[in-house]
Amino acid sequence: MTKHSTDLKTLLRDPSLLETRAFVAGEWVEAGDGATFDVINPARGDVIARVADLGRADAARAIAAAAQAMKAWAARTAKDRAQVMRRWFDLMMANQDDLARILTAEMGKPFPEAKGEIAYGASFVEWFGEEAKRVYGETIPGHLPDKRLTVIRQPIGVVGSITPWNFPNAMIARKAAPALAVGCGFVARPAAETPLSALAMAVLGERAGLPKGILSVVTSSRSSDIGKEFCENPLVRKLTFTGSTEVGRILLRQAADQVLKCSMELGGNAPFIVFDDADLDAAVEGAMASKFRNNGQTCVCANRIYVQAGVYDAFAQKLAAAVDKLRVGDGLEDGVTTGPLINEDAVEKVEEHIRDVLDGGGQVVTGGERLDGLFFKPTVVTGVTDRMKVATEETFGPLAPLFRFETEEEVVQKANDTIFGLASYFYARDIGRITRVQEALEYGIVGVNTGIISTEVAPFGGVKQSGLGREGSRHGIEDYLEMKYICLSI
Ligand SMILES: NC(=O)C1=CN([C@@H]2O[C@H](COP(=O)(O)OP(=O)(O)OC[C@H]3O[C@@H](n4cnc5c(N)ncnc54)[C@H](OP(=O)(O)O)[C@@H]3O)[C@@H](O)[C@H]2O)C=CC1
Ligand SMILES: O=C(O)[C@H](O)CS(=O)(=O)O
Repeated sequence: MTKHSTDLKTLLRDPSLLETRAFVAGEWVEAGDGATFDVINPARGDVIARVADLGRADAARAIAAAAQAMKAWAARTAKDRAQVMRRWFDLMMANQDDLARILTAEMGKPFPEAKGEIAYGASFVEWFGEEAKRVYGETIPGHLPDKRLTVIRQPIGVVGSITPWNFPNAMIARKAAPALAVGCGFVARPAAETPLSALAMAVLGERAGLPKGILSVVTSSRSSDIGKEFCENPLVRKLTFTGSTEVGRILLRQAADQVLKCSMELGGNAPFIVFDDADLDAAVEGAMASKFRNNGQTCVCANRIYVQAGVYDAFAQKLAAAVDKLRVGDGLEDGVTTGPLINEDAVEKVEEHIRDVLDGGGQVVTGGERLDGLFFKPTVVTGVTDRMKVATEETFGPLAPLFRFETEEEVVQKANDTIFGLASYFYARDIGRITRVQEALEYGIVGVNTGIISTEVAPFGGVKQSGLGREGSRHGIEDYLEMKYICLSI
């Protein structure tokens, strides 16, 4: 891997998008004590920016400003807000390359994949700008002659948002877009690993005409402090989080004291099932897309690959051949398909899962070793059993573990035997089997003969301990609205 420092500003057409100050109450600010934290390029290990390191008082100021700004913003028509959202979408797409370079530099995913994320994030801004114009109410036939009943829906209030490093643009856009479109104030706290994408989004949001104070980006290395402010500040009416189930539990416990409404997009442990009547080449393509997208660092990545006995060896061979074509490297370089992992812990988790498979009698078919820095060779292992860690833990890395199974009943039981329930996938061609399995899988999302399910038009979310609520689609706007029943006596 070429090791040289990342002079990010020289890579940007518009260097003003590389903002390192926080965006609080409509102002670009440093931390009061001048504190900053480093943003590291995981591909090169160099510091690409030093970003303002804010605390709870700054978050409180952002929340107060959002509550104040909401009064006028919510009073504007949905059509008017939609025009601002449309300008924001247009600016994100016009600056797609720069936003993608910033994203690749701070998170590591290859530039083409980062461009895809920018378009994915922007699609939520476009979608919810339009959806806000369709937030309809109801009239209900009165229960008494002198009663006229109506139901209206209003913005829930100030939203606190905590998002992870793996989709530094799209995870914020998927929350900010519905919230802002319906008239809410929004305070974002991005992961400390990847704050630059959020700040660049705020630069463009300001240019698009988002009113002063309605959107803040509170950059901080002290995630738990900001989370506590979101959970304890009475001006916050909604907490939205994407990240691990472990942190989701912490936030839900904290939110309970105020009975704070929460949306939770949490961890997964996606089964990917290949039946013996599957189109094997299509199944390999789907497994590559689902497993190795974002270097395996998504909550919907295939985490357990179950292959029916009759096609197990053929599938393993085809998958290994496809994996060997992946090119690991610096995401800012052309032709790279697979970037670094986000940090040392992530690399050690992949190594731990591989070691555990080998200790249990499994075999490495390809890969299996760490490369330099945070790079890891994409890996396929066989002989994997339910007793191994990878059966119950989210690897969040480029490891494809192949489990062998005999019958449909067996694999559905194994696929559902987890506390998670976010995404699942299977490949088959028999329509009876497809109907039975898609209905039997206990997941919020089922991909049938496809490994990629993510789109702004469909409801994204999990059951069991993978989360609460849905993001995207016409359903995704509901979490940012409150329903009011009006009983008029005439
Ligand atoms: N469902 C999903 O989409 C995702 C799932 N994951 C899962 O989580 C695992 C760990 O990844 P990681 O990024 O560390 O995910 P975390 O859940 O640890 O972090 C997600 C976000 O929450 C913040 N955070 C962490 N602890 C607290 C807290 N006590 N109060 C408030 N905010 C907090 C983090 O900030 P900071 O990083 O600055 O501490 C980050 O912004 C992954 O291996 C994967 O299994 C991770 C990302 C996305
Ligand atoms: O958090 C994630 O991993 C994302 O939600 C996955 S997706 O929406 O980009 O598929």
